[in-house]
Amino acid sequence: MAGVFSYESSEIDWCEDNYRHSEHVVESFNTMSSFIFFIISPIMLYLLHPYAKERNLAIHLVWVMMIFVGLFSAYFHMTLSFVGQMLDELSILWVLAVGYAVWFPRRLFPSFIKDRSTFSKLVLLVTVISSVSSFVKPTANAYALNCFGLHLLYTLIMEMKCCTDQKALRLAKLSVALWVLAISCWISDRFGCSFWQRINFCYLHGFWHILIVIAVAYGSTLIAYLDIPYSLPGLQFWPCDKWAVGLPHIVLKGTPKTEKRC
Ligand SMILES: CCCCCCCC/C=C\CCCCCCCC(=O)N[C@@H](CO)[C@H](O)/C=C/CCCCCCCCCCCCC
Ligand SMILES: [Ca+2]
Ligand SMILES: [Zn+2]
Repeated sequence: MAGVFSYESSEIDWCEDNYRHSEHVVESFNTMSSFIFFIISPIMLYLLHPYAKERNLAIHLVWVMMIFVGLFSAYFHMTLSFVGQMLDELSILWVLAVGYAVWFPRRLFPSFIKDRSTFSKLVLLVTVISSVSSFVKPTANAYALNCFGLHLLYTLIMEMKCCTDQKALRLAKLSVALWVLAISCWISDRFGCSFWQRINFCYLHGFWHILIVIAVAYGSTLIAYLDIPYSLPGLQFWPCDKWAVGLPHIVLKGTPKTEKRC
């Protein structure tokens, strides 16, 4: 039993050299880069607060849980233990589940589902079953999670197809570009390690952590922008709107309306 907590008990080992900077931390850069979750998540909780107050405070769960994703990710890379791997992967699965439950477009619900509460119960059931099955073949979990990521992307592209709002389209393109860059780093670290070791640059998994958290920040603001029932929501960048760099957020302006943006 103690074996599952022990260092390097996970079957996964990322490209970064082990114990390069400390005898207590297996992968230093991957561990340090997980701290980006602790920086971005509170900022996103703050930036999304006006929208969550308007819609549903449960929306905050996504970014609260992202703090735990960062915590478990840091623990996993620090130890490369089996428990660390499972905590890292299960926390991602549950944050995806909350995202689907609160944001998945109503018109894409399966036909036998009438309301969001029934849909959320279905998501809960699928997540519990997936959590149990994740112990059957732990090495396959990360690929299964990326499939959920792909489905999310497909849903987003379908939603944007009939959208003419230029601000929303720009944000969607940026989110997808960040996701493509992030997943390229993840795949390259997984399958191209010998090349990266030859040129002594084994940090791509750490870059994945940074890029994916920013992609989720852009993606969740886009969903909020499309979802908010206001006639003229503004889209600004924090901390500097003039340069259009930083984290995007919506500014509630205009009159409340019932219809969606796109
Ligand atoms: C309509 C639904 C809305 C859903 C909202 C989105 C909720 C956030 C979802 C995922 C959070 C991503 C967390 C990143 C994990 C970092 C930890 C990590 O690196 N773990 C690895 C091991 O260290 C592990 O191998 C990673 C496995 C792959 C995880 C794939 C997650 C899917 C990400 C989907 C992101 C969509 C971005 C949207 C932009 C268009
Ligand atoms: Ca390693
Ligand atoms: Zn990681």
